[in-house]
Amino acid sequence: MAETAGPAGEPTAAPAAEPTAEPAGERTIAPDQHLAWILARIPRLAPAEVPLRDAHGLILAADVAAPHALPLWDNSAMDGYAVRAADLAAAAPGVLDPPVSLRVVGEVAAGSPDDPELPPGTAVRIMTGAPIPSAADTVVPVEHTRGEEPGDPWGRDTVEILRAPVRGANVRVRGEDVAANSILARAGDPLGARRLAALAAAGVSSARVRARPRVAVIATGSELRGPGEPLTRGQIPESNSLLLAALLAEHGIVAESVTVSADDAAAFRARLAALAPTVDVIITTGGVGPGRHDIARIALESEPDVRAVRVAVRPGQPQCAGALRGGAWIFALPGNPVSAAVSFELFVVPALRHVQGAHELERPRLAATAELGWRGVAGRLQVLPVRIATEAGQLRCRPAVDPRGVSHAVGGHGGADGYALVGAERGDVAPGERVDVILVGT
Ligand SMILES: Nc1nc2c(c(=O)[nH]1)N[C@H]1C(S)=C(S)[C@@H](COP(=O)(O)OP(=O)(O)OC[C@H]3O[C@@H](n4cnc5c(N)ncnc54)[C@H](O)[C@@H]3O)O[C@H]1N2
Ligand code: MOO
Repeated sequence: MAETAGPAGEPTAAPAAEPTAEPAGERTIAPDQHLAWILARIPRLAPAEVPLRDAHGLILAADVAAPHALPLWDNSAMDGYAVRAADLAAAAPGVLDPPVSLRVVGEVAAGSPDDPELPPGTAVRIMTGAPIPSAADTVVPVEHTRGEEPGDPWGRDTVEILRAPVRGANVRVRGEDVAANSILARAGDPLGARRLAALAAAGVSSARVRARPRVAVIATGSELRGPGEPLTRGQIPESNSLLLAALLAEHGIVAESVTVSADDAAAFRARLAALAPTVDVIITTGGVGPGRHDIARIALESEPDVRAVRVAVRPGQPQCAGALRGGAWIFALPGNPVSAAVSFELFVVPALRHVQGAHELERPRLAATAELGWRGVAGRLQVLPVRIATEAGQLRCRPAVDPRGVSHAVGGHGGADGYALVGAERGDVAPGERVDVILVGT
């Protein structure tokens, strides 16, 4: 039998068991089915043309062709001398003994439009990034030359070439990186720093992108108190609103509003009605269980296009999702903090990417070796917060929380930098086995 582990990998006393009751009449659906249901319904946001400087983190809504080649023209990769290789052809590439003396007939710096003549037996001083004179084909770095004056590496009227480069050396050829009019990025690609720079370098100044979703967060629960507020029996510090606002920020979204409300179904309904026309997505936590005060589920019962489900995932089983009549899409996530975080990762992240038109909806799954074994969850996808380490370039993981009591373990979850995904059919994980992980700690 697999060794089971607590947060630090030590066996622990059993925590309060995870609830397993199935409320009568509610269907349990696979996580993939729940996500597919959402993705089939949640609308994509409208595209708009945006200057590149405002486009970081947005998703392209159309392919982008390079207006011009990269490099834009043949240019020098080194500070040195533009030469004709034929002038140095007496010797094979390598040390020139004796050195070849060339007359210096000009200089081009980066940004210079000059195209100096280069008669046979001459050289032009050239700086990195400057266009290669039309008559030259090779650049000799200044380190491989000698000027007239000791102490000055640069020749004034003549230069001695000490080493012969191969023809074409140190020339960055027009179009060798990107051909003019070729597709540089595709609809659905995210505009990260590298892609933005590529577009800018190729002469693109604006891009057609999908808008960032406007998102509101509501944490519900009469037991919740704000930061620093005194706590009486039964009350706890509220943490889900900070969690969700920060998770959104990790995905480039600044929440439009973040509020905490008591368990009051009428007030919750009124808050949704006020928000729905002003935002694209509302994320709530708490009140989705079968409890008498589970006001999110109760308030959403009157919404025809919102459905309450139990997802075959642990943690994160009870959820509501759908389109509100007032306009916005709602994700009503469970109140347990780890359940909320896992639900955000499994369902909200792909949905937020989808509405922005991304083609990659989920984070990549990487294989890691389980340092310790742990119990699986029969018939459900187990999403276990783990600590990730690398050893000899290989990923290793160990539980960050006690696998027997994950959904409320907000403390151990704080030290997790990944989620291990153990399929519903797999069962227990033995020490040394490979499991899929997604990296979430940024
Ligand atoms: N009889 C049953 N009880 C429960 C079931 C069930 O199937 N039958 N399911 C359990 C599971 S699984 C989950 S998950 C939770 C879902 O609960 P709710 O969404 O109704 O969440 P709450 O009851 O409001 O809160 C649960 C837990 O989390 C704490 N919490 C809530 N919000 C916050 C917040 N913003 N910051 C910090 N902590 C928060 C809250 O105090 C509770 O301890 O239901 C189980 N019960
Ligand atoms: O398992 Mo709940 O579904 O504790 O999050």
